[in-house]
Amino acid sequence: MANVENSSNGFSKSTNQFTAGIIVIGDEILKGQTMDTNSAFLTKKLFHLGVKVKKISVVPDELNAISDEITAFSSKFNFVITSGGIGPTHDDLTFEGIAKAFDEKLYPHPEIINVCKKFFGTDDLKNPKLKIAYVPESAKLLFGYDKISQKDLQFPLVVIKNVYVFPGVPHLMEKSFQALEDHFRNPDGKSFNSTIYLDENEYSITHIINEANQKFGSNVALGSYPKFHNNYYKVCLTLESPSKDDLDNCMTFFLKKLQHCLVTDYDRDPILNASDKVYNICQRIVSHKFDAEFCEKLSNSLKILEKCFNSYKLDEICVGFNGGKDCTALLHLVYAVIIKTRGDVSELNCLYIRRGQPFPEVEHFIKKTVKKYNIKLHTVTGRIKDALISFKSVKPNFKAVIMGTRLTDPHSSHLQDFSPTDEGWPEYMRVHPILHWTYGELWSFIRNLSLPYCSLYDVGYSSLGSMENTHPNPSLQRTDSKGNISYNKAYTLTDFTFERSGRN
Ligand SMILES: Cc1cc2nc3c(=O)[nH]c(=O)nc-3n(C[C@H](O)[C@H](O)[C@H](O)COP(=O)(O)OP(=O)(O)OC[C@H]3O[C@@H](n4cnc5c(N)ncnc54)[C@H](O)[C@@H]3O)c2cc1C
Ligand SMILES: NC(=O)C1=CN([C@@H]2O[C@H](COP(=O)(O)OP(=O)(O)OC[C@H]3O[C@@H](n4cnc5c(N)ncnc54)[C@H](O)[C@@H]3O)[C@@H](O)[C@H]2O)C=CC1
Ligand SMILES: [Co+2]
Ligand SMILES: [K+]
Ligand SMILES: [Mg+2]
Repeated sequence: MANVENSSNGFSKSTNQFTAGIIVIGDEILKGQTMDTNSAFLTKKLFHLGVKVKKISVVPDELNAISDEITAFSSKFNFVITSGGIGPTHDDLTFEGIAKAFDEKLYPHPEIINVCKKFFGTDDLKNPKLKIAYVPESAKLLFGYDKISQKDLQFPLVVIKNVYVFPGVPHLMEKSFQALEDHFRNPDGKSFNSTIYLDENEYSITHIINEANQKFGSNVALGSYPKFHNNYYKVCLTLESPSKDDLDNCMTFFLKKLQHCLVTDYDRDPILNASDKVYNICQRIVSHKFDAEFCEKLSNSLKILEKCFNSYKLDEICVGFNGGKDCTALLHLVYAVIIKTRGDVSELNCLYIRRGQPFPEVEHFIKKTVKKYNIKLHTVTGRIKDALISFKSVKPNFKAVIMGTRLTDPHSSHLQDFSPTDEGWPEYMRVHPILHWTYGELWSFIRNLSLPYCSLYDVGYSSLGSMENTHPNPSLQRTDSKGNISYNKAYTLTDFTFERSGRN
């Protein structure tokens, strides 16, 4: 149970309002040399512990700056959590700052000296390492048990009044916090949360959000977060309340008023548990999204990939990835199969043949995807055949290329699940897991898994080549009453024979 001192000066009275202030200490943060990840970690953890973080501040490694902030925060919040500045070096002034704030002296704490003895093999106070043992007189120590390594933490957490002092090094701070998080848990900090995703811009629904805030705002905290460059939603609404009923009533209000732009079943993180989601997609939503015929095709695609991974070693396989819709779905299938069959994806090799003038949006999407799937991208520039010849000479280990070709692609109607390259082409086994998918099935797969895809498919492009030979698909074009032209999203195309109408 936290030793929350509910003194009269301004603390929140009711215990179920555990509040916290975070003080990040470090010149390196203010100089932009280190990105502050500690406060992001702490706020996430504290939110789930039912603690309301009211303020985060970053202060330099300076005595007065630290002590002023400690004084201000300690009188305002139940918990003050600091990170940084508790090491042995001259710029580690956190304990000095706290001592100054509480008008206390520093002294070498006997238990920390013991820890130093064990850790550094000395308890000689003249040794500069022992600086870390000097803490304010009223300091208490919390010894944590690290559930992950199942060992006691070497270093205790030092607590002075309501100030909890963590090291700056992220993995040390995180380990220490995780071992002691129960001290911060708010027993009645139960809060109920919901998130709504909307495919509408924020301005056109502001009046509805304001109306909800009028009706429910006293007990439901509403957050509205516009999102740009997302394929599925433009606004994310968060609702949070200590009362389930109030939350539900507010949700009902929104579901009614925002029916027209509600995004259902959006998955923020399709990579998480990717293989379960892919292998079970048909059990999960066959009722209204996929027919039995596609489910048959999907299970066949997975079998082709499993056969490919049984026939070749991972470092003999490359995925042809040019940022297009086909290989976006393909890559996710490959990822799901590798996770299922091997447990982890050490490094997925992808080949991108850069030809003509690629769209910047395509290359931006490729870059983003490389990071997300932990891909090793091999980029070769030039016409496809020449690029493959040079790729073969530079990386002779690759034997199979998995491609997102479909039968309706040009010169592809003769292809099989496994088709060696033609005469005169560098020798590869071409693997085509989605050969039989239709344009519509491809998009259903992408959109039902909330897979990110290249933004051009949302502004009228339905098939992507390079800039010189691709433009928006006329069959996706629409003109409004004032004659302004815009385009529907590629997935809305119903007559698939027009898939490549934007290509010349
Ligand atoms: C590895 C490989 C082997 C090939 N072997 C032959 C062959 O033996 N005989 C032949 O006539 N043609 C071959 N081609 C050319 C192929 O038939 C298509 O003309 C070419 O892939 C362009 O496809 P697309 O733009 O029409 O369709 P897309 O749908 O864009 O391509 C289908 C799939 O091919 C892969 N791919 C396409 N272009 C690229 C690229 N620039 N970089 C990386 N991957 C890409 C992707 O996996 C993509 O999903 C090969 C192409 C590749 C990439
Ligand atoms: N493990 C523990 O609980 C304890 C560790 N120590 C000692 O403290 C020393 C390091 O701790 P400090 O001096 O407090 O660290 P620090 O303030 O010197 O910061 C060390 C590094 O951590 C990173 N960092 C700091 N704040 C960050 C933030 N907000 N977000 C992301 N990265 C951040 C920066 O790279 C910074 O250079 C180590 O020598 C350690 O042995 C001392 C007592 C307890
Ligand atoms: Co330090
Ligand atoms: K430092
Ligand atoms: Mg520091």
